[in-house]
Amino acid sequence: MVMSAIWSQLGSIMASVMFAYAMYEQFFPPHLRIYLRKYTRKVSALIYPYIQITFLEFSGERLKRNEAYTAIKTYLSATSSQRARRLKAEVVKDSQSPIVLSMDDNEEVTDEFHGVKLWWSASYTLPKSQSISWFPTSDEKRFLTLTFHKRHRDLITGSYIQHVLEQGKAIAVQNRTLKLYTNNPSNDWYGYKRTKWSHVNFEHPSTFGTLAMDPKKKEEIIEDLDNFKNGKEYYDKIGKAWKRGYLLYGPPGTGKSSMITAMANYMNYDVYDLELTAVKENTELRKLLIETSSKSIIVIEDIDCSLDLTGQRKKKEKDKDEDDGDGEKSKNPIKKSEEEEKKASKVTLSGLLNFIDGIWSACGGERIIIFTTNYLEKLDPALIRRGRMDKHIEMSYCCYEAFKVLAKNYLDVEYHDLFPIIEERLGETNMAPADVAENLMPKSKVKDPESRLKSLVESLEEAKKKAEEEAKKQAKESEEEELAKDEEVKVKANEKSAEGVKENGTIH
Ligand SMILES: Nc1ncnc2c1ncn2[C@@H]1O[C@H](COP(=O)(O)OP(=O)(O)OP(=O)(O)O)[C@@H](O)[C@H]1O
Ligand SMILES: [Mg+2]
Repeated sequence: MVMSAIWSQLGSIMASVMFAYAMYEQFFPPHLRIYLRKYTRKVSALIYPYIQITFLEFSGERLKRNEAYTAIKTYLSATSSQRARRLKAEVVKDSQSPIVLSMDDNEEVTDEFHGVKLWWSASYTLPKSQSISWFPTSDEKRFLTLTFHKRHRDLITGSYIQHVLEQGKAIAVQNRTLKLYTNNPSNDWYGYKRTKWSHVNFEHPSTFGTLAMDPKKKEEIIEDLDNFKNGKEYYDKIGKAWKRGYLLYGPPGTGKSSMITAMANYMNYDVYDLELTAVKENTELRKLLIETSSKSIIVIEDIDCSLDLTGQRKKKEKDKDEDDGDGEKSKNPIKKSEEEEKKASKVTLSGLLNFIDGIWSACGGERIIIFTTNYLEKLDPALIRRGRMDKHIEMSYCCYEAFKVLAKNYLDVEYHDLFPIIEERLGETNMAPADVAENLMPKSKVKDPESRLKSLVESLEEAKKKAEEEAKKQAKESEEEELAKDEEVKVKANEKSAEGVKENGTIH
């Protein structure tokens, strides 16, 4: 009886409230509403001790996505959102996981910071009037609201928000997929769809774990990378731009490109594969550099083939010689091969040096520059001096330690009776890890590990035989050359003595 009376009373109260609200919405003058709202807020602030901060999804004039909103959302997705009852699943571009879960609209989660409890909620508002816009936008205005007690104001506005933003950005970096960029020819830089770099997702499985090389050397490289990653303060202290250059050199198939991908995966950096031959001038090189992001690896593969950098120096010397010989030429700077030069890339050694450690290279920071080459001796010393290419890494032929890594990766074998023979053979001949790996790959006929190891031993023996034959051939050739030279000397000596006899004869 009592219960039904309460319900009926509650019902009539609700009806009156709704009636009052409807009256207010319909008849209360809008300009007075502002005042009413202002005063109700003031009154409620006296009894309601909580502060709210709102983070809008879009801010600014051009509907730019608010970075803080994105960072907070990422932070909440990774931390407290999982505790929400209603979650929203989204496919986020450039993220590693197929879907990202975040809290649904009108849902609230709690977070704690230094023992202080706070609340995050996600909501949206719909605009009352529709407007026509050139920019197609979603009508909903989403925002996140942070609520906390007013006595923690300094802590929250000071350090908590900073903490959330930093964490959110760090998590986003962790979760993103890496990208592999390549430079477009400068003709594509302007007009519709202009871009200097094109990219694809970088999904290469090579890591330091799969890289076959001397473990000590590998450890040293990893340590060097770690020091670089955590070295911002150190670089600031010594007044050096936060970048590091690596020169990878060694014969073909020794893992230089694999090392680059391992580094990118380890550091979680994007890769910019710079094709120097598509760059026409030094200024273009600079523009490309400015457009690279931080936390990236800029790679120039086969630097000795990319440009005739050493040649340009030689050519200059040649020009100088010509100038010395012919005074008129020095007055006339127009050279015969001007047409040819126009077509070719005009990137010079000094342009490249500037690219690596000029003033522009400092902008952005946290960059690694890698050059690879098969022929170290072909490069200009200025290009590879320490400070530009800080660390020179030699990728050499397959040693026993490197073979063990390959055997583990390719065959899942830690030890086999054939290992000592392979160790011996590897010591006797030079075989690139790429060739060793090829022998360990499963083939249609040879499937079990033992046969694959046997095929490797055979290949090693064959390579040894070939090398020996080659050495013999070369020795024979050089012997013949020596003999030919001796013969020439003898003939000349005979000719001279014959001439001497003739001269003596005429005097007599
Ligand atoms: N050290 C290594 N560890 C693991 N795999 C390797 C190694 N070296 C080569 N390989 C294998 O051989 C293939 C070719 O190697 P990679 O392209 O890295 O050689 P490279 O030194 O860059 O050769 P190049 O000088 O011709 O560019 C790789 O795909 C990889 O499978
Ligand atoms: Mg390579």
